[in-house]
Amino acid sequence: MPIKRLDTVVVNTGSQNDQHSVSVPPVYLSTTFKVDLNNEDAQNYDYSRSGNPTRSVLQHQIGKLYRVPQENVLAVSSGMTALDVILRGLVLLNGTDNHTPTIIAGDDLYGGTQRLLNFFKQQSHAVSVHVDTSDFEKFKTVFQSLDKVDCVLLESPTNPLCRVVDIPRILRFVKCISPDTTVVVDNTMMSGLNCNPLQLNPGCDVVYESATKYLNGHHDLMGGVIISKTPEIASKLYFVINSTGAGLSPMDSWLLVRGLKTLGVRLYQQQRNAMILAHWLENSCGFKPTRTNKATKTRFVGLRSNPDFKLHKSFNNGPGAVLSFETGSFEHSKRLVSSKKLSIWAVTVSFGCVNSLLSMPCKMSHASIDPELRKERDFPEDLVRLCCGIENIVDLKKDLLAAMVDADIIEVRENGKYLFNKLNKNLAVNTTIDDLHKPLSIYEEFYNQDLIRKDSELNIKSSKL
Ligand SMILES: Cc1ncc(COP(=O)(O)O)c(C=O)c1O
Ligand SMILES: N[C@@H](CCSC[C@H](N)C(=O)O)C(=O)O
Repeated sequence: MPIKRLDTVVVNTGSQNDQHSVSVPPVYLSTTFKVDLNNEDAQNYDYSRSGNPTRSVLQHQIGKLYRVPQENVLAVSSGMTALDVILRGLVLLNGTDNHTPTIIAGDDLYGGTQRLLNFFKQQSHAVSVHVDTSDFEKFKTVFQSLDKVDCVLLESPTNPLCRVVDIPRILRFVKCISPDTTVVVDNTMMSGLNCNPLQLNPGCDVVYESATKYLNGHHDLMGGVIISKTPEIASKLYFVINSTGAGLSPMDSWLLVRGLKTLGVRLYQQQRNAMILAHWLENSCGFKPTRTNKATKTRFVGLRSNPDFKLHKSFNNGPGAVLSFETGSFEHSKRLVSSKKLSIWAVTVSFGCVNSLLSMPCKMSHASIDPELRKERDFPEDLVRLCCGIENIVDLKKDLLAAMVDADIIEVRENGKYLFNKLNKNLAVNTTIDDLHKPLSIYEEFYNQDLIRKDSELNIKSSKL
């Protein structure tokens, strides 16, 4: 049978072996399952903390997305729970009297990830060393300076600065000199549709995603998925989940199976919107460095002007839908995000939703990072993050433009012919409000790639639901 594309397999939930031949898998809310002591081997479930049929359907679907058997997939109650389970199950146990578990992680991290790593550090369970993982030479130097590295935690593009980490190169380096180091990838910014770090050569050991974002896409559940390279790794993680009760609830599992079905179309439209917006912000709104003002910038991996455009494209199938830009002024960014003219862009944290979201990371998603640490890391406090949804791009642009005018950042001249960036003293022709073709042709290039890579090298076992 020909291998099906990823956006097809997530739609199809297969035959449910159900007495009524249902088209949609049911929700099994039961916490207990009757036990037959004469036939214990046939018993798949006894208690929902340990396993639940609806959670199994979800794990099967995620297995198809990452091209691994269902046994390698675990669904948990949030993205942060996923990281917690991974660190407890694979890293913290390595501590001895003579060794403190050591993690290398990036220096542009989601605030909650930083907070969890700090927590483990305070508990003396593990130390985290932070380095700009998008700079391979810096990463290599730090790695080689440490006695033993238990875990490398990678994320690309980074949230919210959109820096590209050369995951394939780091994997080649780490697995060559230290095969026992566990390499974990937080794939939330890309989702399994855009990137599969398990299939790189060599692949990583574990991938996790906050399913709260793209996988579900509707901001009506919290969830996390953990996908392991081998069933042995998965079984260590399962032990933690069963011991602590971190597994995803049946109702949320069911909602996530449903949300996942539209991942392909949602992501396609969200990325298209992000591509167009990023070009418009850079070229028509003047959010790019000028000779006199270097403080403004549009950050997006789908921009050709991004020096890592090619690198990102070399191991991802799309640019994602998160972009950020610096206005050059904290006060003006705050005015923009507080503008009452915003009627489509919702000022909320998170991303990956069908609705478009606008935020100021230093005040919102990344507020849990100590301001001193943000300063040390040159975190731009004026950064505005845009997480594109599926709305019509013309409406999205108009809504944002109204707020930028209200915030005194942009002045519309000659009846919309020119947009003048007042902070950057940059006058640009407003060419792209209706002209969608240029960015789209670049966007299509991403999608000319085959979404399925190296499938022939994988041993995809058929797994039971
Ligand atoms: C990149 C990234 N990883 C992990 C998480 C944590 O996921 P959750 O909120 O589902 O716990 C988030 C955001 O919350 C995130 O942005
Ligand atoms: N108050 C929350 C903030 C969640 S941020 C969610 C998401 N990862 C994002 O980047 O927007 C917290 O304390 O974690």
